[in-house]
Amino acid sequence: MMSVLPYPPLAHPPWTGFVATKVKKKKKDKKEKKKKKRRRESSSSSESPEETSSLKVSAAKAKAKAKVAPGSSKLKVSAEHDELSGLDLLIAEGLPSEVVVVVVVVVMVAAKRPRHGWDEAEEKESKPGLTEEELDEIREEPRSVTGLKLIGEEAPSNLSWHYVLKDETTRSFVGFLPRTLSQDVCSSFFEKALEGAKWLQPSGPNGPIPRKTAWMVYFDCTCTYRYGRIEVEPQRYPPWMCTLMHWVMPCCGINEQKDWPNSCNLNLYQDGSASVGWHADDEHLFQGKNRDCRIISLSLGATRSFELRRNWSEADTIRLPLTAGDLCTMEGMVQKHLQHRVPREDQVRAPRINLTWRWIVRHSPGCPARRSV
Ligand SMILES: O=C(O)CCC(=O)C(=O)O
Ligand SMILES: [Fe+2]
Repeated sequence: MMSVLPYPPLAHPPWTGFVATKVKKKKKDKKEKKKKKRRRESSSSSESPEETSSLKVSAAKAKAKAKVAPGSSKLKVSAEHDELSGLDLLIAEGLPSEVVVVVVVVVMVAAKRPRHGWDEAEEKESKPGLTEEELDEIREEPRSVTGLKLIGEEAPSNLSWHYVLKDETTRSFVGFLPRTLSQDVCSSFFEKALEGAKWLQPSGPNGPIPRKTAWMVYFDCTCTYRYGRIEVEPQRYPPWMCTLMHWVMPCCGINEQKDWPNSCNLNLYQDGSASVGWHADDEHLFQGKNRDCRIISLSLGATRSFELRRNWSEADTIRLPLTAGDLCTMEGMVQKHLQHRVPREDQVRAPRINLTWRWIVRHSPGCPARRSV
């Protein structure tokens, strides 16, 4: 039985022991950067029909040569990029790779106003190493034009949302609210999700994906979730999902049920050997490459690292340890300009469940919910 706690779930606790790490890779020369940018464009998880052909062209150019031996801990990809698509490629790319040099470790201990260091750094030199011309290529319209309001701005003011990425130039924002739910509530919902979702482990060309997954949708939506060569059938939001959203959505300033996200992707990472490779949630359904898009993620169970990198540089990779009860958002044009992943962490023995809520804005042809959008 779920324990009943007073609402709101938990007055936002002081920041205790949150560790944020900024990771830096060795600087690559400009040519290499451009090559990588092209490669990432080709490794987007979007597989909408109109994007597929251009992806294939740039993928063919990329000619990745990694080799994959499915099942081994050091998977190697044995196909060229143009033989791989979407998440298959990402899985291959997300494997432990070159040496990573940790440059900055920021430890936050019970501060009145959480200070982080990233957003300040972003403001100083938001696009390190880019020329004015390159900046113009990635520049997005200001928030004042698109009307984008951040979740942290719309949430109740007693909740200290913090933005680990606040990039006005590309209109890309990553928000973080730690320990939103108490441990009791987290455990209860972990069990509900574990038992209440139909977990699948679909296979791509390189074998089963390295985690289990479930795709849930609101009410009469029948959209499948397709990424790479994988397609996941929808399950209707079960009652526990609605209960969970009643707890979580008000923490995001989303108070009316009609405004709730209409879909949720769930991932079950049995232990640290499970992962998701570099990718963007840029599928046609969410239109995240064309317009402002919100994704809200809740972590339950074991702490795992969530990493984000810009499409054109690994210099400012962000690593955020996500603990049970933490909320993390990707807002604005994040799916266009950044990729994210949950890397393997072999020392982790316990399972984690992550829920990422999204808004389907382009329902598939034939989906009854299409009429109501
Ligand atoms: O597990 C996570 O934190 C991220 C999951 C994710 O990226 C996804 O479902 O698309
Ligand atoms: Fe994702």
